[in-house]
Amino acid sequence: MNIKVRIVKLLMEFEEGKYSNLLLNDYFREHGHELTRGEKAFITEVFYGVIRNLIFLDYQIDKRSKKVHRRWLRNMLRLSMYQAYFMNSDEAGIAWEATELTNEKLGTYVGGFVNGILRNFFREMEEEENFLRENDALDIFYSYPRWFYEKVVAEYGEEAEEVLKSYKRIPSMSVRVNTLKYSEEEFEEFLDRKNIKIIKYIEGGVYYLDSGSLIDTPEFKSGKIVPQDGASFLAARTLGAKAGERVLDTCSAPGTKSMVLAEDMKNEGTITSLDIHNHKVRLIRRSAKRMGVEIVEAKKLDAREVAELNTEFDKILVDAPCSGYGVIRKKPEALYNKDMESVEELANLQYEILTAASKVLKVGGELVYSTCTIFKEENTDNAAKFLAENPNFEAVSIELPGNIKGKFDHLGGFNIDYTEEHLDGFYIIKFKKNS
Ligand SMILES: C[S@@+](CC[C@H](N)C(=O)[O-])C[C@H]1O[C@@H](n2cnc3c(N)ncnc32)[C@H](O)[C@@H]1O
Repeated sequence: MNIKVRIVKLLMEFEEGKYSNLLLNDYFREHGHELTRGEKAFITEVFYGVIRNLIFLDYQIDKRSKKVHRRWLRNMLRLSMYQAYFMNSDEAGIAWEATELTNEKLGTYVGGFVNGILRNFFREMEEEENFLRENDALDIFYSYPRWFYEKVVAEYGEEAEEVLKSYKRIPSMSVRVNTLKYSEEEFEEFLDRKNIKIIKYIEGGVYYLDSGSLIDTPEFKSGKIVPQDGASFLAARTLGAKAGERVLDTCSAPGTKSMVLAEDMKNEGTITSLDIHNHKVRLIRRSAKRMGVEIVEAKKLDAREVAELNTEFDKILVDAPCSGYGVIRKKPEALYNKDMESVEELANLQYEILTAASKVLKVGGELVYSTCTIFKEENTDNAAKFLAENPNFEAVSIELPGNIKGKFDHLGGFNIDYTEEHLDGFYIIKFKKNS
């Protein structure tokens, strides 16, 4: 099947509500053997590129015709425009192929229409950036919902455009070495053999690589490595879990951070890993099995009801459900399906989970609160409110490797922010219970 027709089909399935990352993983699992490495990379770039720049591309289509209602047609136009504008591919070739494919699918009349729209866009596209800038439409230029754009401008002022640009970057792939089964030396030898280069290394075993996904490799299948962002790794590592401790991970599916805790604990002690969804609890168990982790007890429970466990914990990780704006490089759809109201609802839920968790922490114990988002409501504001309402807690200083960019807030919480090129946007703060 033609590669662009494959991408159109994927985009249509995405529009039906499937998560972009799951969709692509499933697709490569089923059809990977029909594709070369280069074709997989092309599908990945164009599929994500279109989703990332959806608002800009749809604006360009609608500006030139109000008649594009068929989803196949719209997606063919979106990906053709994406290739020309963002990948600088040969315009004549793009128009020719899109026209031929449309002729075949929808007849020559529609094929001619596609040719006309694309040629019109190619002629005018150099002017688009200036036009949108002059018309106060940077939200369209960078493909952000208007409310989000205005909030970034209000919160970041002069830095706003850098923030908008940063989260539209193509993400780098990262994996963590599971030291329960493998070593960094062995992994680096594996990378050498495969001719894969390291772009960035995070102390503790996270590698950013210049390659596509490694989930097809025996190293992944046998649990020696796991796809994980450095920010997610650092949130778990900051808890400083030790062998023999009793640890709670309140919102843990699919279990990526629980597995880091288990390694820090050398597979000794207990980790109670909760999630509100049954099907997600199964993912935690599956991941623990693959990675040789024996101390995780995965349970379905609403973390706000954690008192039901009748247990006190030495350490607690509250990696709260959040709006996910720090990870939109990898999950670009998170941007389009939420609004300010959802941010406020999530902030309330996070606060309730944090408060419930704090009550089952031992005196002298430590708790890390983290989110993968960038707005203060879910981060500093929640932490400040928690400290104000719980004077028996204090924020304690956290140490992160020197090659991580970001800023501490006035409480001592760390924002891995837009200045960090590779790691996801994250907020991490650590509290200690004094009485
Ligand atoms: C940010 S994700 C957790 C990622 C996980 N810590 C990891 O590293 O793999 C948040 C999780 O919280 C779960 N969740 C949402 N509301 C919850 C609640 N009230 N209690 C427990 N878990 C909840 C979601 O199902 C989701 O899996």
